[in-house]
Amino acid sequence: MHGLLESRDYAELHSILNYLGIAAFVIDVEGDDVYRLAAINERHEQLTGMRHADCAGRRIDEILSLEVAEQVKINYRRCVHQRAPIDYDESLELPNGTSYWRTNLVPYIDASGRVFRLLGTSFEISRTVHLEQKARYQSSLLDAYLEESPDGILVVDADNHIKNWNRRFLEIWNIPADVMDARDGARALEIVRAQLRDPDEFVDRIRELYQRLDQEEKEHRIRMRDGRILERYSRGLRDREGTWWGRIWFYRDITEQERITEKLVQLSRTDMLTDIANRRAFMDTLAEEYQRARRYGHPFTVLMIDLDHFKAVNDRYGHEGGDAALKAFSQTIKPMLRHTDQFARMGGEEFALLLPESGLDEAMQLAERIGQAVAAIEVNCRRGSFGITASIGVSALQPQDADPEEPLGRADRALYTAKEAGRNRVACN
Ligand SMILES: Nc1nc2c(ncn2[C@@H]2O[C@H](COP(=O)(O)OP(=O)(O)OP(=O)(O)O)[C@@H](O)[C@H]2O)c(=O)[nH]1
Repeated sequence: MHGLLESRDYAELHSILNYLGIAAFVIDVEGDDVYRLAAINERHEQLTGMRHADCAGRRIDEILSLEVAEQVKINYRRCVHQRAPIDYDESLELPNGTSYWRTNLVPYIDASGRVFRLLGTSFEISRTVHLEQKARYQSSLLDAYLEESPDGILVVDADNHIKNWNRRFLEIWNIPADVMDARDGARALEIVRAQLRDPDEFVDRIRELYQRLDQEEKEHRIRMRDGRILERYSRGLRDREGTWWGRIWFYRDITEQERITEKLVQLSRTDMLTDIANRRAFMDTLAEEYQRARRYGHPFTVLMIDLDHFKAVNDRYGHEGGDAALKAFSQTIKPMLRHTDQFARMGGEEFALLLPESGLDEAMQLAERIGQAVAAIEVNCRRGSFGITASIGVSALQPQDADPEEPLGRADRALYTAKEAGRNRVACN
């Protein structure tokens, strides 16, 4: 059998090439611009859809589109001029998408030194190219996410070395960019520690998470010395094959959100007119105090206070006069109380007072003083000035009480008794 170099028989070349496991083709060089396809093997036929029988002996320009022919001829010419093997990547538009190839061209040189033939072998690199494209896409996605994220983001590798971070991370933690550029984790942690209310807790927690990449963290609160509150989310980075690559940390400044939430909670528990607690806040505190009193065997008392003849006040001085009376009443009582007492407007002209750690005697004394203080109030409004009085019912927690409603109910009944007895007085039950 002739060697590949010598054979001029396209059929023979075809059968020799078929022994090769990869796509192969032979080009006869007839001039700087004239390249004739001598043979392609079966693998090449399968991959390109071209057929040796149709193409063998024909010029490249006749087989390929003008554009593709010019493209391949650039590489052929390069190989001929260099008189040495060359590699190049090319893409092919096939019915099921673009495929990518790495081709190796080997020149065959005759005795006079002229390149008369090229042997090309190609293997597909579509998978590699697609992976590269995917990696580029994912990296651009990550860059965009890092840059635009409202969260401060830090990524560390499995050895806890700094890998990525974003601008927001530097802003939140006041870390100079050069510290991160130098990947100086120790210095960065020092800067972070100095800003924390509880640096030891912070460091213990991140050490624990560094050791346990499988642990996730959600909504972990971090309090800063300057009053800011951060929320941290963190999780290990694991690929689909199960390899752990490190950990990603998200830091979110929730100071403003917390402030608004706190304000809303406070509003939902405050009576707008008198600016004292409302029924909901009172009932919550009463339930808490009931549990505490039960656990530690401590006493508490409840007072129900109702302004007398309030309908008459409204009728005579209008709603504005009534409101002024409610405000004056609240303002008068508030300074008479301890910090731990809960004073609330239960609705209308009805108020409640919870006195933790107080027995009945103490509560009765306070109730009497409240009654006197109310009777001394002079309410001023546009329609004139007037005085008010209040009736008060008092009750202490009893050992047999099964829930916090019981002393409250008794205080309410005592209030009814005080009203029945002529108002402007205190009764207990
Ligand atoms: N101005 C004003 N009046 C209110 C408010 N809430 C309830 N009231 C009025 O308070 C009055 C309560 O009247 P009643 O429950 O009949 O009791 P009272 O007139 O105080 O009589 P006694 O409690 O029996 O002494 C009603 O006229 C209500 O309209 C409020 O927020 N502002």
